[in-house]
Parts: sequence; C-alpha cells; structure tokens
Amino acid sequence: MDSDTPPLIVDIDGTLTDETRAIDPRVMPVLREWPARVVIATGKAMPFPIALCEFLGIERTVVAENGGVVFVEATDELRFEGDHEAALAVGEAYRNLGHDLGFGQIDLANRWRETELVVSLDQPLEPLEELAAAQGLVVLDTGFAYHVTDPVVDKGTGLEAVCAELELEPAEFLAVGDSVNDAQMFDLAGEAVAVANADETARERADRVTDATYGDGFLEAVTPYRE
Ligand SMILES: O=C(O)COP(=O)(O)O
Ligand SMILES: [Mg+2]
Repeated sequence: MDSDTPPLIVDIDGTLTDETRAIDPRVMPVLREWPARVVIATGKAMPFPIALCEFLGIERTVVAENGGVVFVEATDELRFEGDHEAALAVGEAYRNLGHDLGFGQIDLANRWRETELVVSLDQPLEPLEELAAAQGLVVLDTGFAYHVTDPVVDKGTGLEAVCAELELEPAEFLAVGDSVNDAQMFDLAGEAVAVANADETARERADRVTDATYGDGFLEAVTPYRE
C-alpha cells in the first residue's frame, strides 16, 4: 500500500455519477486502483454499494442507508442501527394521509431498505417532516430523495464503525461527497472535499470545493493523490 495515499470514503449519487445518476465510467479505474482502503458511503440501500464494489473488483466496505447499515467484508461485520419500525410507520401514516412514496408500484428505492425509508422529491415534504418528527426521526433531502432517517446514525457514525473494524482513524481519510448526508463524514475525515454541484451544507462542511461538478469533481478531488 502506498503510504502517501489516504484511505478514501466516497459518496455515490452526485459524486461518482453525472446529473442523471449514471456512474461516470472514468471514476472506475480510480477506485479500482486506489492504493489504500476505499469505503463506499451512500444513502442508497446496501445492494447498490455492494454491487458497485463487486463490479469494480474491490473489497466490499460499505456504509449504506446513511449509516444505518455498515458492512466490512474484511472482518465479516454487518451492523444495523436505527429504528426501521418507526420509519415504516412514517411511511404508512404518510400514505394514510393520501400521499404516496412516489416510486411506483414496484418500489426499488425501498425494497431492500433495512433501516430507513425514502420518499420521492416530487412528494410533499411538510407532512413527511411532521410525521418523522413525531417518531423521533429526521428527513434528509439529498437532492435525490427524501430520507426518513434515525438521527442516531449518519455517514460519520458509519465511518467510525468501519474504522473500529479496520484499525483506522477517521482523520486518516479523504472524504468526497455532495450533500447534507455527507456532512458528518466530512467533519470526521482528515480532508473533506465537496464537488462543485454540492449543496450548501456540504460546501460549508468541506475543506475544499472543486471547480468541476459530478464525476469531474471527484476526479479533481483526488488529483493531488494521483500525481
Ligand atoms: O440515495 C440518495 O438519495 C443519495 O445517495 P448518495 O448518498 O449516494 O448520494
Ligand atoms: Mg450524494
């Protein structure tokens, strides 16, 4: 392992993708060849980052559902945290008010979710926030979905859990992301980089903001470590 290259924790949507959520193919060799640990940290359910790691051919080290799910292949660790029952109750109450989660009959956004619930951005936010608060949960707008999440977890607690397994320190990491759900991992990482399309929270909590957006922003963020 190259001792000059930090371990990397990286978000998916908005960071490794273009604006349509398609992976920018140019990020793939960077992740595959990164000489230190790579952690994929996402709001998506676990199958998505697991599949990304598998298809990249890298070890599966994953923070999913905004910290609700942590998987570390190297130590056989799978951890769930957060009140899934409460999140499901929010979804039911939201539907009872006549609203919809917004992902259609076959809801692939929630199908494999084990700790939180997501609602499409085209659905009303206010009633969702009220119902979430009544259950002690929060709503995160990642720019891609509303996540009804237990505030006991976030990508920062996920990073800490990964580090505890792998005898690493969060401060050793380079973190790259684009939204409010990346803020806590930004706070813990040694260096936090927001891509130019990042929301205000991510930009404020980052150490630097790239000039370029999306996958180009990620490539810019890691450039100092690839020369
Ligand atoms: O699924 C989302 O809403 C956001 O996913 P991300 O954390 O990978 O950007
Ligand atoms: Mg993102």
